[in-house]
Amino acid sequence: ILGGREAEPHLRPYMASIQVDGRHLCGGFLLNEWWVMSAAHCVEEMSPGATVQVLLGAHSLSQPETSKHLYEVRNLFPHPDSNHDNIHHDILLIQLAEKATLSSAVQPLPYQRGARDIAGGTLCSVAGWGITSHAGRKPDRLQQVELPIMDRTVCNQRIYYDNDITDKMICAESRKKDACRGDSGGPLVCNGVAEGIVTSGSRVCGNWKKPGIYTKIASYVDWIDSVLASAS
Ligand SMILES: O=C(O)c1[nH]c2ccc(F)cc2c1NC(=O)[C@H]1C[C@@H]1c1ccccc1
Repeated sequence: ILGGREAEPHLRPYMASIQVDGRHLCGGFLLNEWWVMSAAHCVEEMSPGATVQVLLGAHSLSQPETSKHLYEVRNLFPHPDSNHDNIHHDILLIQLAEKATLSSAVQPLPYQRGARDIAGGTLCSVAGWGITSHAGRKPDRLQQVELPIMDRTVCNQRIYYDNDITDKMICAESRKKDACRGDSGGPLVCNGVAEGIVTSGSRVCGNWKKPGIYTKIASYVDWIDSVLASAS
């Protein structure tokens, strides 16, 4: 997170740290006791022997906290049309190997199911353990920042993304305040509801000419429902 500040500990009890071999890789968020949502790119380049785990209930990545619990993963469901050449369909469902124990520090976050676009200018927030400086400083404790939504028509102008933003994506302003590497997979939260997922392509951060791009969750409701219904 660039231009943000330390979050209030455990006030975002849906936040997950997706970890590989014990190291933070990407953000994510809890949908219910069995499922976490993140970004597909985060796990596509994993070596076969790598171990993916999901840390819930955390504020600090390193310090012991009674609310923290590291969960094993039963299965990963990247969207079938996601691929590492582009950021289309950059959405991942993670099935935990055991039911998450809910608490004041571990709670699911509702996600938007209605297709209507969120209005430009709406103030939303994003949180994560991603880098907090262009030098690549990695925070130990959860950071957050408020970002206004940018209307897709504006975002598709030539000075920004020149028609690369599809109706399955959301843009947010990126002037100084922005999500960045390591925040990918985390939720864009507007009025208490997850509207988007920080996409995980290697994108410049904090440059107003390159707004943040988020996967529009409402565009994937049918796929989400089918995966959650199918898996054991
Ligand atoms: O955050 C991303 O956009 C992104 N996209 C990816 C694709 C493949 C992939 F193997 C990883 C990523 C990845 N995350 C990262 O590089 C994380 C590892 C770096 C990091 C940043 C801050 C704090 C701790 C660790």
